[in-house]
Amino acid sequence: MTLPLADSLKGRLIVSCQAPPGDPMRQTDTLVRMTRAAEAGGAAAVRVNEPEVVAAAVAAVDVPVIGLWKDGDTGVYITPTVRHALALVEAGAAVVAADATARPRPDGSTFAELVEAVHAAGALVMADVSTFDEGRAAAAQGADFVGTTLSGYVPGTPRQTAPDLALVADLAAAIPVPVIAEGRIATPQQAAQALAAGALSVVVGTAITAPTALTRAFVAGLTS
Ligand SMILES: CC(=O)N[C@H](C=O)[C@@H](O)[C@H](O)[C@H](O)COP(=O)(O)O
Repeated sequence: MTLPLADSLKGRLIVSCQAPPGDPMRQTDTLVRMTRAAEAGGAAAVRVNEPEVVAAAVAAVDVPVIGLWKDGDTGVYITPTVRHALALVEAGAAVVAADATARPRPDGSTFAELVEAVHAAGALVMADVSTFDEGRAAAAQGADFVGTTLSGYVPGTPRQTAPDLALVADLAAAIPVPVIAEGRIATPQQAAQALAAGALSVVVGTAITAPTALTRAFVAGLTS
């Protein structure tokens, strides 16, 4: 059985509307305007950080809101605990995105417990993984979507500059839940390649919604 939400995302773009701590764009109204711009441009869903922004985005757009809650920047920081996950459901997230890497969670919960709690509260779960084994485990633990979000970002693993399309293809061929390509997708061509590799849907963040990082890249290009 496919979920109605999965049908609405199939072959389409999800825009991640986030800004890092200290960035001038990190303001709820600004982030919500990004979600409205994404919707106006044809995005099938938006992905936003923190309950306050989730609640404001849910009120502002008609497309589904994927919520995450980044807490800290080391270890498990994307929706690290059941408490964070349930706060996102409370704020109206249709899908809760959470770290499903093979690392201990700060509240001692398992990923399966987080999935169970989110499902009981009435929302779906996107598992943010970094490897094939984590993706397979997340699917077995009940995740509704598996995203390649954390590939290249787990300490001790190689940093990458290109999207991990091999991971998208390997997971799409092996697991029974939809795979969402996310991370370093910088061009429409790469987004199309991710779909061709088997992704249900593609998340793009920096290349659309991060003027500070994009400006830095142009500045670096002029001086290198
Ligand atoms: C690793 C991590 O914390 N990723 C975060 C997850 O929500 C965001 O910082 C990324 O911007 C997002 O995944 C989209 O990726 P990109 O910005 O490369 O299109």
